[in-house]
Amino acid sequence: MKKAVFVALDYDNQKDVENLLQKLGDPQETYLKIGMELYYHYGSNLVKTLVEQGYHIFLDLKLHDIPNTVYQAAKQIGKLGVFCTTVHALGGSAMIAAAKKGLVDSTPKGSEVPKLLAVTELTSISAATLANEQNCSLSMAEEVVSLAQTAKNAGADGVICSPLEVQNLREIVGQDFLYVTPGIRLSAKANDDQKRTATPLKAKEFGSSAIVVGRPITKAESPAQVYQEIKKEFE
Ligand SMILES: O=C(O)c1cc(=O)[nH]c(=O)n1[C@@H]1O[C@H](COP(=O)(O)O)[C@@H](O)[C@H]1O
Repeated sequence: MKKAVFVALDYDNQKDVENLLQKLGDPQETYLKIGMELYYHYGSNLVKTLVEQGYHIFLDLKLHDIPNTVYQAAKQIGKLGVFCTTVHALGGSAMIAAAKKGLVDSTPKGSEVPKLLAVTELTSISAATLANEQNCSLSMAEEVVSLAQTAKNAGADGVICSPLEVQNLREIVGQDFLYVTPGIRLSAKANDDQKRTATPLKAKEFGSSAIVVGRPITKAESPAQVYQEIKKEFE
């Protein structure tokens, strides 16, 4: 997988999406993430439109349900031509395997099966929240490794984690797995709701396979300029 910068299109309307895309350049070279906000409004039509325009689409719906429900949902996603999609690793190995099977079963012959990424611990979760609210006795690093191992054994192609965990994951879970990292911030002053963050350069040094960037680009005064700077720093 190319060391891509996925722009998280966390907008509530298509006009804002179109305005941004006009500034980002060649669709074939552009990686976009569509999450719940846009998907719940525009559904799969917007996904299909952007795929047809040549964009690489990361459809982030974070499936988390019983295996049969996730299998059926993944079968719908497999038809869309997206580049990758997500489930929550906490759903367990049977659910992750069901998602993978759904994607494989529904992807048209000759097309590439979307990569399945399992979300480990959200980058908005701190070590204190992991301990106090999830009552997890493992450290953040150990918990993320454990979820990543489950995901890999169940057939996922990679995980979503914070850049801070990637070095350790590469050593323990392996190099032959994708480590896609949100929680990217250009300065520690603007963390918003993110708790485990790093700059694009640090993410690159830690070994992230790809990064996901939303507000640092979408809320910038010159989104296209910030996007190009992040790309240069990471790729
Ligand atoms: O699955 C994700 O993409 C995701 C997982 C995670 O642990 N943390 C996380 O921030 N994300 C997504 O990555 C994007 C980050 O957005 P910003 O914080 O605005 O850069 C959002 O669309 C989140 O939904």
